Amino acid sequence: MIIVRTAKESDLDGVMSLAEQAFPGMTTLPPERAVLRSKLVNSAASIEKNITQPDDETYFLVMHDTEKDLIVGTAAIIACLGSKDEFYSYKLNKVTHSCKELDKKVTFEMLNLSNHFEGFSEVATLYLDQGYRKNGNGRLLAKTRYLFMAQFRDRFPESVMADLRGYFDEHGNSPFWDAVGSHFFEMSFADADLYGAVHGNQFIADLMPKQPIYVNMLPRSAQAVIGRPNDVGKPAMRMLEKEGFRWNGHVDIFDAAPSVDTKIDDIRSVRNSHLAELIGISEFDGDDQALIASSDIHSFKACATRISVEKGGVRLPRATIKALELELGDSVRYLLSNPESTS
Ligand SMILES: CC(C)(COP(=O)(O)OP(=O)(O)OC[C@H]1O[C@@H](n2cnc3c(N)ncnc32)[C@H](O)[C@@H]1OP(=O)(O)O)[C@@H](O)C(=O)NCCC(=O)NCCSC(=O)CCC(=O)O
Repeated sequence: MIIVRTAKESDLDGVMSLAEQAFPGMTTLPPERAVLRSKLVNSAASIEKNITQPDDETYFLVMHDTEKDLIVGTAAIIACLGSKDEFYSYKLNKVTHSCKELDKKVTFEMLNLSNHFEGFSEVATLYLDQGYRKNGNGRLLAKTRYLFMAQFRDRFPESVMADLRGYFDEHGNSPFWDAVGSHFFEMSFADADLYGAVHGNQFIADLMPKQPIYVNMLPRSAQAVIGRPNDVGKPAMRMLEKEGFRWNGHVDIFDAAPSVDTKIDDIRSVRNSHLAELIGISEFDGDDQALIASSDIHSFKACATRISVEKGGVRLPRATIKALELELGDSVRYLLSNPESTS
């Protein structure tokens, strides 16, 4: 069975081999054991924390093939950006200059360094083993985070963002990095990305130019990738858009990838998910399809399942109940694959 659950420190080997497969370009999943271990430890500690207001918590989820006992995917939620260190983006703005004497008006674009996303949650680290990119696993992995946010709503602020992977060419070069960041950091794109993932982002604050950048002064190859996701990031972008995330002109300062955002309560899977009591076992094949998650943060697990939604609660197949370690009377959060089918 394929389940998604909160990660444990003992998942480190599995997460490390996924990070090695994903490198480069997944900033929040660097192939560095110490960094990954601290992510897993922080996640477990975040779950134990009594939260009055979202702070520097992170929640790290893994996809587990329970039959093969393999970790095959990762996904994370950072509760509140900027609570530990600064979070930088560029905001693409339009500026108009006009000259009466020449009767000329020019409109051009500028990139302004911004801390706009501080105080937002971030969904990140979405990575699925190549061999498991099928059967809706990617959807389960991504959406489990929204079920988690809906279930533990007080742990998150009003808004959420996501950074896509930016464009780089077949040699791993980012035209935006080459035109902008490389002049200030004297590192390759991959090295700077890894350095940030390991040491945090203070070096960006220290070294990045503080003045706005005129887009039309950049080489055309760099202009062309502002707000352009990498081809391998298109499925992730598509899933975010379907949830209601939109691009509002913010881009990643390294590779100019689009940063998209929305309000947590407006996320489609948050809005359409329901809490219900598990009232019994369902034996029928004609039920609806759904994603289902347990409601206790200490044993949080989710999977795809058949479900029978009734007035007093829901019925689930035995295998689902076993996989999520549920008992009759437990609360579960479900998201129907076709919400129109709810009565
Ligand atoms: C992102 C995932 C996990 C998605 O898994 P799958 O590839 O199996 O997903 P999928 O079901 O095949 O596709 C998801 C949706 O994208 C559509 N889709 C697929 N390929 C597409 C393409 N080339 N262009 C446009 N849309 C495309 C599918 O039709 C489907 O939409 P329909 O449902 O409409 O049919 C995987 O691709 C992956 O691990 N990619 C490499 C790592 C990566 O780029 N991760 C994102 C980093 S950015 C990040 O982590 C922040 C974002 C985030 O956390 O959410």
